[in-house]
Amino acid sequence: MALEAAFAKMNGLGNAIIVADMRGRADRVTPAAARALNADPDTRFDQIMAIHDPRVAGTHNYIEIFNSDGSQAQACGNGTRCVVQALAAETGQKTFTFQTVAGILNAEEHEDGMISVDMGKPRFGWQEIPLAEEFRDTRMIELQAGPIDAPVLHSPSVASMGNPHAIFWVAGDVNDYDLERFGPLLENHPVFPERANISIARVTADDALTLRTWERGAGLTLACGSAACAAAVSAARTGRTGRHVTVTVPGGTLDILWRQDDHVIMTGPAEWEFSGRFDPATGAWEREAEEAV
Ligand SMILES: N[C@@H](CCC[C@H](N)C(=O)O)C(=O)O
Repeated sequence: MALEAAFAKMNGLGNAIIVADMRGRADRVTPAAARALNADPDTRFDQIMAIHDPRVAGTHNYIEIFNSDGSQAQACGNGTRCVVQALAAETGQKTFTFQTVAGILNAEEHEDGMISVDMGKPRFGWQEIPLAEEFRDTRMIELQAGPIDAPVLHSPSVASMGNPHAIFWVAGDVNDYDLERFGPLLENHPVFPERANISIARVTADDALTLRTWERGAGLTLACGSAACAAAVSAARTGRTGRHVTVTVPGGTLDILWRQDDHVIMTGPAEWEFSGRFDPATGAWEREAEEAV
C-alpha cells in the first residue's frame, strides 16, 4: 500500500471536502480512489480538491475537483475556500491564484479567517450551461417535477458558474420540498446533457435567500458555494433581489456579491477536521497521529 499523498479532511459550512496534496507528483486521484474514500464513513466527502503543481505562469496551483461519485466538477466554491485555508496555514500567504478546468480563480484569506473567492463571471447562454435545446431566456425555463397538472417544482432559472445549476424558486419553506426525491430526477433530466446541480431557493428579503441543494455527483449537501452564487445572480437577474445577498444554506451563511464588473465574490468560512495520508490510485488511507497539546 503506497500511502504517499497527504490529505486534509475539511468542510465549508458542512460541505464535506477532502483537500488532497498532489504537488510534486505526476499521477492523479483516480475515480476509483474517490469512490473508495467516499464509501468510508470517516472520509465520506462531497468533493475532493486535488492540489497539483501549477501548469501556467502566474498561478499558484492547478486544482482538479472530483465529486463523490468519481465524476469531475468544474467548480467548487466551498472546496476552494478549504484549499485557501490549508495553503495559507502552510505558507503564511494570504492571496492565491488557481487554475481549474473552468478558468483562473483568485482567492484571499482575510484577517478574521473568512475567505473570499472570485468565482468568475456567470454564464447564461443555453449552450454555455449547457442545455440540450435552445432556450432564449434562461431566467426561467420550461421544466417541472411532480404531477404534470400540479407540478411541485417548476420554471427554474438556469446558470453556469463554470458548472451547471438550476434554481427552483419557491414561496414557502425550502425544507418542505422532497429534494432527495426530485433532486436525482432533475439532475439527470435530458434537458441537462452534462447533468446539473439542483437547488430550491426562497427570497426572504431584498438582500437574503435561503437555499437547499442537490449536488450533481454528490447528492444532498449542507452547502454548495457555486449554487449560492448561481442563485444570487439568478435572483438579481430576475429582479428578486439586489446584487449583494446573504445566502443561508443548511450549514450556515455565505455572503455573495455580484460586482459591477460581472465577477461573483463568495465569502465564507472553512474548517479543518483531521489530516492523513492516502493512496491516490486506490483510496486506501490512514489518519495522521495528532500531536498532544
Ligand atoms: N460543493 C460545490 C459544488 C460541487 C460541484 C458540483 N457537484 C458539480 O458537479 O458541479 C461548491 O461548493 O460549489
